[in-house]
Amino acid sequence: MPSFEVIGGNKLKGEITPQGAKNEALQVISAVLLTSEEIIIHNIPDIRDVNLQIELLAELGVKVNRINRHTCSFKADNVDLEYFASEAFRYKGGKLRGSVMIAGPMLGRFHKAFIPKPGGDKIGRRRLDTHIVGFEKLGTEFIYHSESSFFELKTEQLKGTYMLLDEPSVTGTANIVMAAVFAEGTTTIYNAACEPYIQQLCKMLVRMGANINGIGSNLLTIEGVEILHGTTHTMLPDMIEVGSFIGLAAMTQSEIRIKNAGLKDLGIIPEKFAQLGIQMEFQNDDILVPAQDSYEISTYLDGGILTIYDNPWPGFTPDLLSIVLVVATQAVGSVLIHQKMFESRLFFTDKLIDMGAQIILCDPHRATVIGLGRKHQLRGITMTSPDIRAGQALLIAALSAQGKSTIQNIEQIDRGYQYIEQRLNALGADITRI
Ligand SMILES: CC(=O)N[C@H]1[C@@H](OP(=O)(O)OP(=O)(O)OC[C@H]2O[C@@H](n3ccc(=O)[nH]c3=O)[C@H](O)[C@@H]2O)O[C@H](CO)[C@@H](O)[C@@H]1O
Ligand SMILES: C=C(OP(=O)(O)O)C(=O)O
Repeated sequence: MPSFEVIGGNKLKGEITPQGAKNEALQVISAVLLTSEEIIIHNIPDIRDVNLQIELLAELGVKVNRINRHTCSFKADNVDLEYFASEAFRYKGGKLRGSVMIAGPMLGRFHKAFIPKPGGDKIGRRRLDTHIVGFEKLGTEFIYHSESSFFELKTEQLKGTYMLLDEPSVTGTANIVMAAVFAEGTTTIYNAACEPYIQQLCKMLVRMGANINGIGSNLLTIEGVEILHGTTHTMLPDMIEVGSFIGLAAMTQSEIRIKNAGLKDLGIIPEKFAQLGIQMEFQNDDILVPAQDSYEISTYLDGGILTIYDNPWPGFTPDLLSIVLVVATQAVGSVLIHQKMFESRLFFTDKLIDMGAQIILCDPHRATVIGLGRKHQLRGITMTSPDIRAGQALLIAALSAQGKSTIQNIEQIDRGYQYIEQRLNALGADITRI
């Protein structure tokens, strides 16, 4: 398994452009199954999870034409339903989270679907109840094959209904929306997730001929249609990469310009990094993070210690908490990081502690970081990347550390960050893939 060898301590400088959004890609690429006409998608990130999702579609019989590394055309005019039920699909689909979102469009268009036990980050329990209950409400029956962890779903005809989701699941909302576009009558989804990923999916579906109201809110109303058509779609910049680069710049005292950052879709993300004391200039659609010797974490108005926690959109995304945590280790001041959604995402802090960071892991959901204020540098060590975002956070820690670090299991990082060592080395980093 490949590793990164990182020589830390370099100041970086230059421009970096975020890739297309991973979690949007997994949704909109699944949506190509909703029509037999051609769909062209631009700004596709060249990363493991997305490439795997595209491979899955190709194996399902979708004609995939890679126009270039970041643009693909898809034509789902001859879908192989046999493959969908196969062991091969179960095995490959089980390697990523995104594969669950093949079910919604398949149920909508072909009235049957299979969901393998999905892969993705091992960051705690990740249930599929919201997806399955939503499908049931639309008139789907399901069998759970416990020996193979395979869900089998089928319906005579999906029927629109009102549903209140038990939680605003991101992939759950995407899945239910993609099924409901073909349901008879009106589907109302309350407590829907409303991340930019979902907004982008819904806008694409509308361009394909779907009838969806309430886009951007937690109340979506969908009038079923009989057919959808081809379209062209361009993915947003990956907001998680944007946040990671803001953190990287601060942690390595570097001046970095994040080009075409998609400012209007970043929500509260810049504000959270500003609370850590990181300066940012917003120039057109770029974020310029100037080189800063130090940054100071703000307190609440009454002087209380700041807490940064995750929440469904427009709250702060859980996918950036690991980055925020690592950046806080060199800030002046203290912060409580509260990861509410996932229970195993903070365990990587033991590696930061080994590097010299001052962190108290209070319980699986909360860690208090006492910033070192650059009184001493972190030191390079050998570590393993447990998940995609912890992996990137450890990479940032290693780039700021004194000496050499080795990060093992970088396949996790490759799941979500495109050509990361080349792009960071172009800014002056010293990262070797070994
Ligand atoms: C492929 C993809 O798009 N993955 C993202 C998607 O995963 P995914 O769609 O799998 O995540 P969900 O939105 O379903 O939920 C994530 C976790 O948070 C919990 N939960 C969710 C909502 C809530 O109000 N309270 C709560 O506790 C759920 O029980 C679950 O354990 O959304 C997650 C939450 O933003 C992100 O971390 C993942 O990167
Ligand atoms: C948790 C993540 O991904 P996935 O849901 O694909 O595991 C993530 O992107 O941070």
